[in-house]
Amino acid sequence: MESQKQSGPEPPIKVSTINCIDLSNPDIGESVALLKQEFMDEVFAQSKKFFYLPLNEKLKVLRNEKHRGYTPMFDEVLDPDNQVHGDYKEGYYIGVDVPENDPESEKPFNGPNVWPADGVLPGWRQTMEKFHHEALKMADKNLYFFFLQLERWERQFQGSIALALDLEVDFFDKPEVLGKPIATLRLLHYEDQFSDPAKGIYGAGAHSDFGFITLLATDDVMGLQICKDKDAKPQIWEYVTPIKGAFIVNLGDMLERWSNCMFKSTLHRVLGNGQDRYSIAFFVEPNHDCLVECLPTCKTEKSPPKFPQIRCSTYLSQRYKDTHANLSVYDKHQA
Ligand SMILES: O=C(O)CCC(=O)C(=O)O
Ligand SMILES: [Fe+2]
Repeated sequence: MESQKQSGPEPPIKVSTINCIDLSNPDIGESVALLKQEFMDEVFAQSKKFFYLPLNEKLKVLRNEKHRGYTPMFDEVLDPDNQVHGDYKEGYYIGVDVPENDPESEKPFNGPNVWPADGVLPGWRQTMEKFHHEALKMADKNLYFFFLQLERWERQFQGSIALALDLEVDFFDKPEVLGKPIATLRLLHYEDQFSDPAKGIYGAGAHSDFGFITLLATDDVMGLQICKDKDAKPQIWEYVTPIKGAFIVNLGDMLERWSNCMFKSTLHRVLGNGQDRYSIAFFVEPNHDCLVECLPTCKTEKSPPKFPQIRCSTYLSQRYKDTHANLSVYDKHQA
């Protein structure tokens, strides 16, 4: 154990609080009232109960092809070039619940959720369903607020902030854009390991999230780092101060593509510091069929579109495939 400590990460040099939505801020409005600290405490407590279950119980609800259920340690490898095993984290995916007999369930990210068997974790499903519901409402009603709140966006936009607001009001609210979003809740547990970047060991490898925005709640264990300038060499990583009851907002790659890099996606990673750590990510992505391409107001003759048009669900499916283990790896558990 002692030798592990010596190979642990350097102490944090710089600490950042950017991109935080503090739920105690009254300006946020009523729509987040249900995501109060007490409720978040309950979600974290229920999440812990799941991860405390014996592995064989968790494997009964193993992730399926619709991205629902349990993801064991190393199931995800977010930065394959720099990681030896994969992310030292386990997780649980919960999405928009669409019954199998609904034609909408044919879409790749729609389907029924999977739940631990009745009696295993009383109240668990209800808590998670409520969280998914409220987080989606919060994302929806507060998107405008997020746009205003993000200090670093303002800096990136400088003189063209009015342009950004016009885009938000007119564009992202459309039913064909975020009318039926792919909204995925992911519970995460990092084991009490020390990360060691020099050896390719990370809680979560460096990445930016795939979609539009992510709302991220964490416990009070330090671990999340962001890199404010992902093009800088060498990259400089800052710890994000964990604030209980606040949501960190990460900008995703689809937003970067839409805005032709005016909004850069947030590069981030997690380093283990020897303590168990729990976090909850809520990924908000546009509708399955939404076409993500450079917004008319984000291109000029001098700055033409940097990315080709993509379909949201096709792009997301590919990103999941690139970062998650092939499900056949787990066949023996399900036999
Ligand atoms: O656990 C965290 O704080 C970050 C999780 C994360 O980046 C992700 O799941 O995409
Ligand atoms: Fe992430």
